[in-house]
Amino acid sequence: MIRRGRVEGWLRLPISAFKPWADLNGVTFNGIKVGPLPGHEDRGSTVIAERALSDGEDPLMVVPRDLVLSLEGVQIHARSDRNLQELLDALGDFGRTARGSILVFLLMQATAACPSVSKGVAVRSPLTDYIKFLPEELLPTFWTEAELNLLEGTTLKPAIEAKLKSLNREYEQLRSASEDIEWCQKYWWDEDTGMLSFDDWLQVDAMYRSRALEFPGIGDCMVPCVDMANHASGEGTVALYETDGQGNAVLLLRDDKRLEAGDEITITYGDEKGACEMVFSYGFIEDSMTSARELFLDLEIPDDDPLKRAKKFISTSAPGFRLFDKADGISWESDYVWLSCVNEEDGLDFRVLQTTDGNRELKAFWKEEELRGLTQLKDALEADPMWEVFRLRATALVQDRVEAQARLLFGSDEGIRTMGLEGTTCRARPKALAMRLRTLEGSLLEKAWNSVESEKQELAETETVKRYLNPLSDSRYEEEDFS
Ligand SMILES: C[S@@+](CC[C@H](N)C(=O)[O-])C[C@H]1O[C@@H](n2cnc3c(N)ncnc32)[C@H](O)[C@@H]1O
Repeated sequence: MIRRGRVEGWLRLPISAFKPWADLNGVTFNGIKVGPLPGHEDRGSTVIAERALSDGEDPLMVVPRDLVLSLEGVQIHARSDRNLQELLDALGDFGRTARGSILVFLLMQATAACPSVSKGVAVRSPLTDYIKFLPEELLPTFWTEAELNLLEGTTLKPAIEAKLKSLNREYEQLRSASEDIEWCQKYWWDEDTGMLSFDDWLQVDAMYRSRALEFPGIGDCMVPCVDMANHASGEGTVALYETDGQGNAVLLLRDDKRLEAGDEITITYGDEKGACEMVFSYGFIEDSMTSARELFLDLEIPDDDPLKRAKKFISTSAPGFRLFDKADGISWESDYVWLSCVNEEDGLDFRVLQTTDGNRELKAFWKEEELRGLTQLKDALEADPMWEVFRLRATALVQDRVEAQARLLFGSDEGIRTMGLEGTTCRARPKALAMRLRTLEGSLLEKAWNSVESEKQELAETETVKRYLNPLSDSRYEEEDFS
C-alpha cells in the first residue's frame, strides 16, 4: 500500500510543500528552512540555517505538543478515532507500547490517505500529510538477498535476520488481531480488496526506526520537523532537542555554535552508537567515522557445562559481550562472560528458595553469599583470591569468540569483495555500506584480539595464575588449558 501510494502520488508530497504544512500546523521556524543541502542531496532533506545564527537565539524550531507522535499522542488520537481504538485494544500489550501504537497509527494514516478507502474508516490528522514527506529509507530490512550476503561475517547479518523474524511475528500478530474487524478485513487483508503486505510493516518500522528520538519527559517518539534534522556526532552536532514548559518540542542551537546562512543544522542520533547500529537503524555510516566503535558478539555456554541450564535461566543479560573503543584501546563488557567462566568448584552455586509469597525462585550464590543480580558476580570475582585466574579464563573466552568472528569475516572477504564489486544485482549504496562496515568491524576485531592477547600474557605472569597452572608446586590447583 505505502509503496504504491508513493508511486501513484497519494502518499507523496514535495519538500517544497513542507513549510506551508508546518505553518498551517503551528510549527515555528526561527531562521531555518527544511530541504536538501546542496552537495549532500543523497542524505535527503535536512534543516538548514537561513541566516547567520549564534548563541542566545530563540529556539530554532517549536513543534506544538499535539504533533508529537508518542504512545500518549496515539492514545489521544484514539479518543476521537473509534477504529484506531478498536485496533489498539485488539493488539493487547503490543498496542500499549510506544512502538506498537505508533506503527499502527502510521498504517492508519497511510490508509486514511488512500483515495479508494471510504471516508471515516481512518480519521485524518495533520500527520496524514506529514507522512507524505517521509522518504523511502533504504534500511537493510529492504536489502535484497544478494545485498544481505555482503554482510556475511559482520554483526549486522544476524541482527537483520533476527529483526526480520521479529517483524514477521509482529505482522502476523497484527493480522490475527485485526482480520475479524470488518474494515481491516476489507481494506487490509481481503484477497481482492485488501492492500496490506509485509512490505507495509517494513515501511512503518523503517519510518519509526530511522526517525524516533528519545525525548526527555516523553520517551521514544516521532517529532515531525525535528526529525528532519540529519545526524552529526561530537563537535559536528549543532543543535539539541528537548521539551519546553508546555510540552512542545523545541530545537535549540548548542552553546558556542555560530552558523552562516546555508549551514546544516544537525542533531546527534547517539554519539555512542556503533557502525552496525547506524546502518541497522539509519542506513548510513557517518563520513567521519573511523572505527566501528562497538560490536556485540553472541556466546553460547558450552553443553558440557554442568550448570548450563541454571546459568541460562538466571541470566538477564544478552548472551554475549560488547566490544567497544576506549580512550586507551579496546575493552569488553558482559555479565554473561563472567557467569560462563566460573563453576561449582570455584564457588558458584544455585539454590531453589521459597519466596515470602510461597513461590519458588532460583537464586545464585558465590561462596555462600547470595548474588542479588548478575552484576554482583563480577564484583565478587574481583574480590576473590583467584581473580586473575577468572580474568584469564574470561579473556581466553572472549579471544576465542573474537577469533571465530574474525575468521568468518576475513574468510568470506575475498568472495564477498568479488561479488560486491562485480555483482550487478547489488545496489551501490548497500554495497558501499556493507564494504565499509566489513572494514570497520574487521579492524575492531583485530585490535580487540591483540588487546586481549596482551592482557592474557600479563595475566599469565601473575603469581596466582602461575601457581594455578603449576599444580605440582601447589597441589590445591588443577591444570587448565588457556591456549
Ligand atoms: C531522522 S531522518 C533525517 C531526515 C531525512 N534526511 C529526511 O529526508 O527526511 C534520518 C535519515 O536521514 C539520513 N541521514 C541523516 N543523517 C545523515 C548523515 N549524516 N549522512 C547520511 N544520511 C543521513 C538517513 O537516511 C537517516 O535514516
